[in-house]
This record gives sequence, structure tokens and C-alpha cells, in this order.
Amino acid sequence: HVIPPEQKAKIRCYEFLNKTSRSFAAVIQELDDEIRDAVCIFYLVLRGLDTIEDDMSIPIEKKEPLLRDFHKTIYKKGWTFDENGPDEKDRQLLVEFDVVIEEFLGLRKKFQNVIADIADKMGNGMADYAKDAAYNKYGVMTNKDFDLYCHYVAGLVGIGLSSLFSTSGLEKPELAKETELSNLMGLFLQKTNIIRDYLEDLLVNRRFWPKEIWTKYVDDLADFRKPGYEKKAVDCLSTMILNALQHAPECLTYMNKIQNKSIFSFCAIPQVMAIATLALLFKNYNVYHSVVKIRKGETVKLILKCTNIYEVANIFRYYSKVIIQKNDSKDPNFMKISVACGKIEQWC
Ligand SMILES: O=C(O)CO[C@@H](C(=O)O)[C@@H](OCCCCCc1ccc2ccccc2c1)C(=O)NCCCCCc1ccc2ccccc2c1
Ligand SMILES: [Mg+2]
Ligand SMILES: [Mg+2]
Repeated sequence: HVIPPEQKAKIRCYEFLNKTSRSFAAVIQELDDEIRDAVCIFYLVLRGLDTIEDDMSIPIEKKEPLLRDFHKTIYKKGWTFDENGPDEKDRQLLVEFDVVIEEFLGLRKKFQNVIADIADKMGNGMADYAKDAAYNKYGVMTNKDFDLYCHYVAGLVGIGLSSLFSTSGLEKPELAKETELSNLMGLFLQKTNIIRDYLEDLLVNRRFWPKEIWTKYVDDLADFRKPGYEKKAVDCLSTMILNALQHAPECLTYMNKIQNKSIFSFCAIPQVMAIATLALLFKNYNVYHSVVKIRKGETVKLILKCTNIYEVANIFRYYSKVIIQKNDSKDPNFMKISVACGKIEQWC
């Protein structure tokens, strides 16, 4: 069959979407026509930027300008990048990045401006961290650094998405102004990933757990894997989970403002997967020895019950009860965890 040439780039983009993201590809493709392509390209542009950030084989002298200039690079027809390390999982996306640029330039100017603005802020934030000596030695330092780094790589995605939703006309203009709630939507997802990916990141010497948290328990982040450190490991895990859990009520508040059904599901599905993951990770020492993931069957059940805020609030309440049941009075965070779960249960 003959594919019309102007469709080739778009088809290739959706192939990359499905190849580079298990969790987001499905929900992005369910979005209404007015917004689907813009969010798909928004994803691929930022995944391209992240593929540069994540590649530890690129020297900082080269990496810094690539990150800081990326918001301008996306306007350069034909640009591709073939200097990622051989093991960089999404390197093919940059090798064929000209098709992403072609589709980006085919979007409405207003969508292009939102995407370029977020890429500008994210690229500069990533570059600031990539250059920081303390970050390169110890990883993220303080709780404040943790929130700032997650703002750059995920909070900005939420802020950009709210702008795209408003610009498309599917959501009210006011949503674009909800930058703090949009930011927290991203922090909740990114912090959950960082907690879950402790081992995967440690093995490539990526240290996202804030030093301010783990120095209360150990001298080095890797110590949690040693015999005899089990209690310290589980207590530190509680501190990390508490840190993420505190954003949950605001995520519900953000989702309660969404009116378009396809946008609601797009927002809600990653959030319920995150709260289910936090409940599974809580008190789960295995996080230090493997990547703990919720079972496929549980995921499917969750996705089918995500059509309105009542169902989503019930799922959040269900998993906050699971956490309460696992809570341990010998855990220094026992009270703070029960307060955080109480706030989720009282949300309405
Ligand atoms: O390399 C990997 O596979 C994981 O990389 C992580 C990292 O390097 O830290 C890390 O890379 C972050 C930098 C690139 C961001 C790419 C992205 C992700 C999801 C999107 C969803 C829709 C539209 C655009 C999107 C852009 C990563 O992918 N973390 C996963 C959580 C990111 C959540 C982003 C986000 C924020 C707010 C949201 C609000 C509503 C719906 C989806 C949302 C999605
Ligand atoms: Mg990444
Ligand atoms: Mg990254």
C-alpha cells in the first residue's frame, strides 16, 4: 500500500511514541483530535532532550550546549543526532529526529510556542544540574534541590500540558494559570519513579534521592543494600514515600478541574498508577534489590476505573488505607505517614 508522503513523518512519530514510552503512549493516543498530535510531539521533543540528559557518555562540554540550545534546535529542519552512546535506550529517536521536527513545525504556532518554551526551561535546568559539581559527586543534595530538579524534568511537563489543554480550547483558559498544581502533578509522578528506580539509577551512578534525607541513615546511598541495614533502608524508604505522598491531595485538586473526558483519563491513569506504586513500595525492602512494579492485572483494573474524579478519589483513598495498614509504630515517620494518608482520605 502507498503511504501519502506527508503522512510518513506523522506515522513514524507515533511509532517512536509507542517505542519510547510504555506508560504514556496509550493514554496520549486516546486524547481528542484537537490535542493528540500536539501532546505526542511535546512528548517526543522532551524525550529527545531527556535522551541527551540521561547519556553519561556525552562529555559536559558537548552536553551543555546541546541541552541549552535544544529549544532552538527543534526549529532546524533536517537536524539529527547520532552521537549518543550505543547503549542509550532511545538513541534512535535522535538519529531520526528530523521527523519529529517536521511534525513540530506542522503544529499551530501557539502549540509550538508552548513546547519551545518548556524545552527552553527544561534544557537549561537539566544543564544547570549536569554542570553542578556537588550534584555530579553526591547527586541531589537537599529537599529543595529535589523539588527543583523534579520541577525541571517533570513539573514543567505538567505546566506545559495545562497550557496546551487551554490553548486547544478543550479546557478553560484558567487551567493554564494553575502552574503550582500542574507542577505538583509532575512532581508526584517523577518522585514515584525516582523511589521505584533506586537500584536502576544507582547502577549507572545516578543519585536522585536527596542527600539531606539519606545522610540521616547511612554514609553512602549504596549502604542500604548491605546486610544489617534493613531497618535503616525501610525507614529511609518511608521518608521518601512521605515526601511524594504529600503532593497527592493537590493532584486530586488539579484533576477535579479537568472537564474534557479524554484529558481527564490522560491525567488520571499515570496518577493512579503512581499511588498504587507508592503503596506497593511502602515497607518493601525489595526496592533495594530489584525494580518493583505493579502487576499487569492490577494496572488494567485501575485503568478501567478512571473515568471521573469520584472513582479516582476512591482509588487514592483505597491505596492510602493500604499504606496505613502497612504503617509501623516503630517507624520514626509513623505519625507523619498517617497524617498524610488522612489528608488523602479527607480530600473531597
Ligand atoms: O528515560 C526515561 O524513560 C525516563 O526518564 C525520566 C528521567 O530521565 O528522569 C523522566 O524524564 C523526564 C524528562 C522528559 C519528560 C518526558 C515526558 C514524560 C511524559 C509526558 C507525558 C505527556 C506529554 C509529555 C511528556 C513528556 C521521565 O520520563 N519521568 C516520568 C515522569 C514524567 C512525568 C511528566 C508528566 C508531568 C505531568 C503530567 C500531567 C498529566 C499527565 C501526564 C503528565 C506527565
Ligand atoms: Mg530518562
Ligand atoms: Mg533524565
